[in-house]
Amino acid sequence: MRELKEIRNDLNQYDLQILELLMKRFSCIGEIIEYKKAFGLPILQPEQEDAQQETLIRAMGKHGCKEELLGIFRQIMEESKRVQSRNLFHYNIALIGFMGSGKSTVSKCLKDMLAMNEVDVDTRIVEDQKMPIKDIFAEYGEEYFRNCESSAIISLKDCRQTIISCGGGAVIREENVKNLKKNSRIVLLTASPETILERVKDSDERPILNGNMNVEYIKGLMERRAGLYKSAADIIIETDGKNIVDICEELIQSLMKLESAV
Ligand SMILES: Nc1ncnc2c1ncn2[C@@H]1O[C@H](COP(=O)(O)OP(=O)(O)OP(=O)(O)O)[C@@H](O)[C@H]1O
Ligand SMILES: O=C(O)C1=C[C@@H](O)[C@@H](O)[C@H](O)C1
Ligand SMILES: [Mg+2]
Repeated sequence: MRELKEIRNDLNQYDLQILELLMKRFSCIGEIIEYKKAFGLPILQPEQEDAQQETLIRAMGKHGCKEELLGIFRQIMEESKRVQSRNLFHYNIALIGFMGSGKSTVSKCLKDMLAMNEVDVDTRIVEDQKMPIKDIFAEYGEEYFRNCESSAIISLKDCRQTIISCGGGAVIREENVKNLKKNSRIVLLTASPETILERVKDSDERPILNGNMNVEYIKGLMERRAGLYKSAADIIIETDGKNIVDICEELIQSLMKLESAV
């Protein structure tokens, strides 16, 4: 039997080799981003991830620690995505837009695709106040809710690498937009009043729409807010008839174009 010291020495050597390879792997990520940018290829290629995983599973054969090894590689992929996102975006991505434009849904998808952090401002308010938004409106009124919203946005000032999903009315107060702009690019999601109605009609969680669940009201409020949304936005993504993954990819491409134009 080998001496413990000798075996531990081997382990240390293997760790150093793994570290060296991981550092090489991370530097490939930078090269891949440059290549994708140069040839206008999509940044997110889930099919590529699946193919990589298949190759690894085949190479593992019948190894006794297959699950654990796969877990390590999943983590490597996740961290690689984080490196890629840091490379691409040195700011937060704040999503604004009318109720039902898809901010919360797109934000969660972006978080997974880019391995970034995520904060949903409405959810943060609900957690802080320990009651649903419609109860906050009913008990304390809209002004109180807007104060909670402004405080929640201020509390994000030290967030980095974060997708921020705002409430639909965040742009009403100029100070909110100013605070978001300090460390975020602002992305406006849009959809037609008909699409919005279709998406939100079965929910009673949006007090502004309760009792006003019709195209005319949505269209009117959308028009009254349109100037605020547009003037706050760095980029605009139309979402009608598009699926969430396509919206996320379009959003990433538009942000990259914006960066290369600055
Ligand atoms: N592109 C889309 N295609 C189909 N359904 C969508 C799309 N985007 C969002 N939805 C659906 O619309 C509903 C509202 O979406 P979501 O909650 O993300 O909107 P929101 O912009 O966050 O609204 P709010 O301002 O009220 O927070 C959800 O049921 C969601 O699944
Ligand atoms: O557009 C709005 O005014 C609102 C949108 C939701 O996200 C919530 O923030 C709340 O229901 C108010
Ligand atoms: Mg939302």
